[in-house]
Amino acid sequence: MALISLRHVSKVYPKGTRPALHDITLDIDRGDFVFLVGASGSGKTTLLSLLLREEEATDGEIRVAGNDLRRISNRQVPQYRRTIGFVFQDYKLLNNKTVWQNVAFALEVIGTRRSAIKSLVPKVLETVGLTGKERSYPHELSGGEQQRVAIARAYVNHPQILLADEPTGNLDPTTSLGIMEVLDAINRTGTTVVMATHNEEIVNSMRKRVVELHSGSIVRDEEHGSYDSAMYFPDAEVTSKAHQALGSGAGSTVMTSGAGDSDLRFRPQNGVEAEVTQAIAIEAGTIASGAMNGDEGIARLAQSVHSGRTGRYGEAFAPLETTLTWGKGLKLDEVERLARSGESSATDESVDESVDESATPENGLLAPPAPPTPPSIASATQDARQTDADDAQTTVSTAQVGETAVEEHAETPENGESDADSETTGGDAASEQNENEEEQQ
Ligand SMILES: Nc1ncnc2c1ncn2[C@@H]1O[C@H](COP(=O)(O)OP(=O)(O)OP(=O)(O)O)[C@@H](O)[C@H]1O
Repeated sequence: MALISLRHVSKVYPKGTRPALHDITLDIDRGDFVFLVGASGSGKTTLLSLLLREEEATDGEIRVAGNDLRRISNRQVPQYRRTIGFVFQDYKLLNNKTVWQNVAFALEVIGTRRSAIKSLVPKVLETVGLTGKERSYPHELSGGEQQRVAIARAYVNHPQILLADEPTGNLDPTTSLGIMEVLDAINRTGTTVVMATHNEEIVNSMRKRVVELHSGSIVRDEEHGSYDSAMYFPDAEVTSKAHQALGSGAGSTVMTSGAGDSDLRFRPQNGVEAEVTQAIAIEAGTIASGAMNGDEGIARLAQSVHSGRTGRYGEAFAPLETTLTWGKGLKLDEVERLARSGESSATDESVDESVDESATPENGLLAPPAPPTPPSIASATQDARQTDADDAQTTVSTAQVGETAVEEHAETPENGESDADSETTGGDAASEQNENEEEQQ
């Protein structure tokens, strides 16, 4: 049985004039990575809210990890949500807590022992590349760093499902790449990831399963799908013309070729530590054994970002020399070296060597897998460079880079702590907050 299963699910909001979701039937298996795409208002967030049991379906059946969401009482909801990590576009960190405290809090509210918290938090911070930032407050972090804290918090109890609603929506392409690297790594540990996004570059590079919504209905479900957001934006015509002017054709990207392919119960609380430790051990083992080369999506995305083809408008965010990611990904010069290798021979052994070298984890992060060496790498890079200048003229940048303000949530100034938003930790945090003193390593 699928880990997530929806059968003829509809959702009509009380004041809604039309169904936000209509007759959705969808199965998502354990370990899947699914992109939910579709225009604004197509129902992506609503679908995620139903899975998180923030909203209830008007009709139909939803089962998540064997739980029939219709039968979960309000009292059980917090416990249910603990099996799910959730990442938002705007991070939703607790502003008066440090990085360490934000992540630790997710464990405190589910009653994790302090010794376990002390052991787990550094590990998960290492996994998302935030070692050294433990004492920083959200306002002292970049947008990408804040989102990594949010991911660390969502992942620290190793949920079997991670839901992400536009997690790269406020981030520039290079930073988004890092976020995708982390999400991909988490998915490799067996966590099912469902991510709503408008970002076609990410979808097209990753070539994961794509479920497309249109006016509340699923109009496409592809195993290795792509996404052409230009189809849905009001300025699609402008974009299309820009693409034509660049000689690439609307919606085609350097790396796009994937189109057309065409009863567990609630997790026991005391299992958290063991499960996370196991997950991290698996991760570490995978890195050590050099087995992280099965998925080429991150490498494609890296290549695409570095070549300047970073979205439907082709925004290039300089400087790229600070790249690539906290995940010890490909460096710019390595990408260029790859491109040169690609020029001389698409099957040149040196390509693989250079990638392997770059993929060596230095800080416990998962390195991106070896990139493909299609003949198009060199020409693609060249094309992209050629078009940068043109892009600069045709660019209509809507991206908000970095330092997006985070929301305050239910703070309780009297004790200096803040209640976790129930959404942020996947649980009714406020009601269960321990009196643990705040700890720093
Ligand atoms: N609380 C609500 N009350 C009434 N209508 C709502 C509510 N939330 C969403 N809707 C409506 O439901 C539809 C789907 O919205 P939803 O937020 O799920 O879309 P989305 O695909 O996530 O959009 P976006 O990409 O802009 O976030 C829209 O028509 C929206 O106006």
